[in-house]
Amino acid sequence: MKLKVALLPGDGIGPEVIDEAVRILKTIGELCDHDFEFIEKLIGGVAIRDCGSPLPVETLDACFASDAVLLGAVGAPRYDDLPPDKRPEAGLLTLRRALGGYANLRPVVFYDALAPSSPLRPETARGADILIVRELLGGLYFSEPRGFVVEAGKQIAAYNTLRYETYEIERVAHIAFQAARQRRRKVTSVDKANVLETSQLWRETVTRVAASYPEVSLEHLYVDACAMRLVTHPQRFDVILTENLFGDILSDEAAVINGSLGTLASATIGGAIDLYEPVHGSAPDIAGRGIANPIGAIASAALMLRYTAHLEQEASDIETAIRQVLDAGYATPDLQSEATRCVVGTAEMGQLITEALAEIVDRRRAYHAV
Ligand SMILES: NC(=O)c1ccc[n+]([C@@H]2O[C@H](COP(=O)([O-])OP(=O)(O)OC[C@H]3O[C@@H](n4cnc5c(N)ncnc54)[C@H](O)[C@@H]3O)[C@@H](O)[C@H]2O)c1
Ligand SMILES: CC(C)[C@H](C(=O)O)[C@@H](O)C(=O)O
Ligand SMILES: [Mg+2]
Repeated sequence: MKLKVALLPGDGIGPEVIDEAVRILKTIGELCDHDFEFIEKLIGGVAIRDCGSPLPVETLDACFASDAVLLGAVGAPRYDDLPPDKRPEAGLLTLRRALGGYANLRPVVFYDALAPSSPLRPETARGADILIVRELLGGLYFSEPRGFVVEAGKQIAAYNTLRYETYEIERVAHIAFQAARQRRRKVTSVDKANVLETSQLWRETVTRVAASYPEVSLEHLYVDACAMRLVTHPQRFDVILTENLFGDILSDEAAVINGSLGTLASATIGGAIDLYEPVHGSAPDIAGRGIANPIGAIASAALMLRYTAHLEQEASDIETAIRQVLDAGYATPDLQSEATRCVVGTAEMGQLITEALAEIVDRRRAYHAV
């Protein structure tokens, strides 16, 4: 299998965690005889610094010349006072829109070994297995008009628009129902239909799409109630389907199930080129110290093998390797608890997962050789 991957490490801990994802991909490539080719480009604050733009043309060209994009994170405190369209984050949003992926899949899987790191009681968190399907190209993030109102040189107001076209809701809803068909066959559609017209359209449209999937049950939940139930009853959810901003917020909240945002991965599909990125940001508070958790980035690489390369065995081997290393009691500082036997840094965690992966692949080879 040949796969060309554009690497965009970005800012803060982005390069640290992407290094480990690449280490895993190279290892699985060698072990299973796949030809993975990498091309690295700038995005975010480092791209503003070196090229004057958060998404240089050269970066976008490299993405379009690749089969998939693997991104670390963007954002740095020194750019925080810039207007939205000049910030590092604008590079990521422009990239998402250009690549065209509208369905952002964010799996949240509870790891038994992490029960002590979760602020939730073990009996509440255990067994939680949720797929958040976040609409990624519409809503408040992209709708026009938007801007500041300036009078006499002073900003007196600001506004954004929340707009959804029916087709935008339909296409992401299909992805959610198709995913639910392969899982526990339940979709929870999350909106604010008691207040917002866009949510009323969302609810009507999702209900209509559901008719094509009679084997999948559909429930509607208001976003405020969903936020509460995510932490009181996470096991009740299978697929959560929601709009852009609600999905952004709910996915960070869902990270508490495992105890760290550093574990969550994402895949963005439906466009010209698929985009993979951990859910977390550039974490300026820990950047440069070699302690960031690389699991979200490594698990994003696994999703890339599953969705873009259709290498299901390799993807699930990486996921098994992550689980085994956690079960053995290793943890990065964000996951540290009384159950941790050994606290490790980013590179050590990546190395341990790589070693576990090599053993898993060898064991299966030996088994099939008998
Ligand atoms: N996809 C992205 O590129 C992305 C996502 C979210 C935030 N951001 C940007 O990142 C910057 C920082 O934002 P923030 O602090 O609100 O969110 P963040 O996700 O960077 O960090 C939130 C908290 O989680 C911790 N954390 C995050 N990832 C971790 C990891 N892998 N290992 C260990 N701990 C981890 C951080 O140390 C911090 O305490 C901002 O500029 C923001 O816009 C980018
Ligand atoms: C950095 C930011 C633009 C981004 C988003 O809001 O989509 C991030 O928070 C995420 O969750 O991927
Ligand atoms: Mg976010």
